[in-house]
Amino acid sequence: MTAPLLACSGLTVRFGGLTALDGLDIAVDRGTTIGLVGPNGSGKTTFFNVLTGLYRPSAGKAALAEADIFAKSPQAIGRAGVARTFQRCRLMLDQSVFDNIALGALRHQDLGLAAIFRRRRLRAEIDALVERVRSIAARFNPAIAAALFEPAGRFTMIDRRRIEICRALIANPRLLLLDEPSAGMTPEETRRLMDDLLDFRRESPDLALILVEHEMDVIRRVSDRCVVLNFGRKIFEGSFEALIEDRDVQTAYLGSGH
Ligand SMILES: Nc1ncnc2c1ncn2[C@@H]1O[C@H](COP(=O)(O)OP(=O)(O)OP(=O)(O)O)[C@@H](O)[C@H]1O
Repeated sequence: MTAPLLACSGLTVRFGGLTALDGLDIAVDRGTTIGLVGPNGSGKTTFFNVLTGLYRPSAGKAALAEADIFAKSPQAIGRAGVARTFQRCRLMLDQSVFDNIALGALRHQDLGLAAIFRRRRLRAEIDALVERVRSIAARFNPAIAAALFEPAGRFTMIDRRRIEICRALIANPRLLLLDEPSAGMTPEETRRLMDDLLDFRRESPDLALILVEHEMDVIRRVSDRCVVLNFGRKIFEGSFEALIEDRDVQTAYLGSGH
């Protein structure tokens, strides 16, 4: 049996007296999508922050392809294949689409000082990067690919989300963490973005995805398996159909009086 791509055990993050993540065990196989849900403040973003090296764990382990994640810097975790998007738009709106997306590739690019002495090679590397950015943007929306050097702020909310996802994907991650991609979008925009994501998944069958989302329709459409957190603890893991029937999940969302 092959090891899961991501294996976390006993993952705990404390902020002073608050335990934001409490002994989380989770395994994610290549090519699967986990829908991660839970009430506000249940630890979902903290999980992403610890996996990407922004927070240090108080206890527990996490391995990506059997290599200890917490031995690495955030940059090295990125190079090892973990990429993410953020709940709030993190684009530089006055910078071009290209600049925004290319940022995601820079840690893989050798553009140090020595590179200026190899100008032909540098030119070729930049041309190749422009082509990669163009081709990934075209997979989400040809209109973005056609306007690579326009400021990102000129685009609608859905296209800004697409640009953010392209920035995460340009580094060819093995594990993509999406933090509430539907935030700030209409239901129709959300549906179209999920169509794009599902198309992308079909063409990249090995990519694993963890999607944090409050929209249950989105979770139902894209998840192979669902995990529910409450007060930092995993209270459910299973199919979407089982999730909506689960009493503990209903109590967590609606309170014990229901
Ligand atoms: N840097 C921090 N310092 C102190 N407390 C924090 C920090 N980050 C998160 N927390 C706390 O940890 C708990 C979990 O927060 P987290 O943002 O992970 O929840 P969440 O499930 O992502 O919530 P939401 O759905 O509202 O985004 C919350 O009580 C939050 O206030």
